[in-house]
Amino acid sequence: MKITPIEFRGQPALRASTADGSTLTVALHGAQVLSWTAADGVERLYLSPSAVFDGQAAIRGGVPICCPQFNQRGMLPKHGFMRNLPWVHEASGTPETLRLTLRDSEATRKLWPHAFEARLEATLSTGGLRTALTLVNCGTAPWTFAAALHTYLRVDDISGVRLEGLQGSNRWDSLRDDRHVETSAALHFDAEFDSVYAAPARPLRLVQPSGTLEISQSASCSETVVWNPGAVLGAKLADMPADGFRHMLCVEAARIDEPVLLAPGAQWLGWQQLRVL
Ligand SMILES: O=P(O)(O)OC[C@H]1O[C@@H](O)[C@H](O)[C@@H](O)[C@@H]1O
Repeated sequence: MKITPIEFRGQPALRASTADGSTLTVALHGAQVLSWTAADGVERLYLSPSAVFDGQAAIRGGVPICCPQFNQRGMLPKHGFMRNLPWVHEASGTPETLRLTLRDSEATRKLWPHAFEARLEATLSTGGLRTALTLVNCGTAPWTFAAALHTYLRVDDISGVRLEGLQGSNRWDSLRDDRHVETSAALHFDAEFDSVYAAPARPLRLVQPSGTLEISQSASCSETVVWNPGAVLGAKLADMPADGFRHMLCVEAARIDEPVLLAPGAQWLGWQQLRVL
């Protein structure tokens, strides 16, 4: 993997490419993967053209890291603080892997009084991207956290998308605050959709006329979140064009319902793997 520091919309980022022609762009801000293309050159992540790149706000698109809190389930800023801070590029020791780290600082301890190291490793393989988040407890007392790899997948048109593989999973529909078992073999999206599923053991498939993407995640990520804002909420999101919802679907590898309890010196790993079929 060849890694080059670049400026992306005025912010520091890294551009990586491999011999087979795959490419990856990652912002230091939030260690956020912004772009991924396999050898076919097709962009498979959605990045909002009106995303804010000011080195502070969360970037709308790519793979935001939500940690140590998911959504508004706690006292921290929405989705935690890791997506709002600059991470540091470090050598990964593995040829096809890009690694960024974030350690506790005065700023993080003000919000969350724990000593930690977070590592994001993005690994390219033929037709594949794996994003892996590791959390290490560097302190002397245990603490708990939640996490999500909040991937924005690029879709041609949301009305033509099927997400397969969630039938039979327990679902919490957050819009209706309703819990039930998913009965549909394939999800379709024609309005706002925001649900947390118990992650199935087998990979999901995002099926579109232009092709299929397989999405899998580590068993340590016990939930899969599926989100599309739809036209109404989409129009209210200042950092996304009015028709942006048509071109994205978030499928997130998450650990939400039972936070991880991490002992001093212990570490946790959660990952999501995308594979072009
Ligand atoms: O706008 P944000 O903070 O990036 O959050 C986006 C969405 O993230 C999803 O994971 C949540 O399920 C949604 O409820 C939320 O709206």
